Amino acid sequence: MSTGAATKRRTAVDIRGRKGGEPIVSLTAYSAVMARLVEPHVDFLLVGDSLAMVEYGMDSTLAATPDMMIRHGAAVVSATSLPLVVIDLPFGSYEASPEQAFATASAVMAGTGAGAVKLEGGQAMAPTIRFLSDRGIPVMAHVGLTPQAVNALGGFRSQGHDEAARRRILEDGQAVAEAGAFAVVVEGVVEPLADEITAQIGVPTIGIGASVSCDGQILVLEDMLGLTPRVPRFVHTFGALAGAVDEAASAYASAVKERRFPGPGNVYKPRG
Ligand SMILES: Nc1nc(=O)c2c([nH]1)NC[C@@H]1CN(c3ccc(C(=O)N[C@@H](CCC(=O)O)C(=O)O)cc3)CN21
Ligand SMILES: CC(C)C(=O)C(=O)O
Ligand SMILES: [Mg+2]
Repeated sequence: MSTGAATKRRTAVDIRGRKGGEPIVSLTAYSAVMARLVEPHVDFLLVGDSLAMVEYGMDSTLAATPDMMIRHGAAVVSATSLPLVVIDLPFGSYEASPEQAFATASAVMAGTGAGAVKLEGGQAMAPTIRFLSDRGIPVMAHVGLTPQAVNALGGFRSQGHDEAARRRILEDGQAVAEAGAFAVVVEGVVEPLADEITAQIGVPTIGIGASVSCDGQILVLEDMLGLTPRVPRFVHTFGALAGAVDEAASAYASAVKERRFPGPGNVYKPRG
């Protein structure tokens, strides 16, 4: 146990306490190298199942597995000391029953050292959120555009365009908050609906393609850095790293071809 450290890692309880306060800052992270770079700037890091798309090149999140989440989650936890780390429960690993969810979530928590899990779904997942919360597992919920339901939603489409959908998604937010979720990701919904959920529930909302009134915001790190080739309209790119990577790779290729690399300082001379 650390003593006398100036800071300690944020917890789900800290995030829960930020309702209505200074906006909560969060990003995704899947690797040690990236998590280390961004940790000074965020309250929590999400090891998202979006890694299936961003890191594994798949066209949806559906093929992410608990083993993938545990390996990437352990890397992010070991590389960081400040933010809460939240791990997505992947498609098919929790929906069947509260007991299935507990088995997966407990394996993810034990295998990574993370402080919370996230799962997708509203009213249907409320009993599961209650079951995990009552057994010591902090749960972040995720409503609105839930990517694991891409086939049921007919694509990655913004949600809440008619009154019935707006009412259902508001009830989803209320149900997961009442079931004990410590925060709720609100993704890809019309702005007034995100405003209303934020006003109506007692735990922080974390927006992505939602509203500036949410209690916090999250983006996929590689999208925000300008590394991903195509990004949803709700993304703002705060960096242009794809160009920087291209320039560095091009400079390296030229140096190799022209035998300027390795230089005198990059080779080992015999000592004797
Ligand atoms: N790199 C990445 N960024 C994300 O934000 C993200 C993922 N991957 N994977 C998991 C989900 C999928 N998400 C997505 C993916 C695509 C759109 C998209 O293309 N939306 C269109 C149409 C919106 C509409 O018709 O309502 C857009 O133009 O924004 C949105 C969300 C958000 N999540
Ligand atoms: C976009 C965020 C909220 C997510 O669930 C993910 O990255 O998987
Ligand atoms: Mg996800």
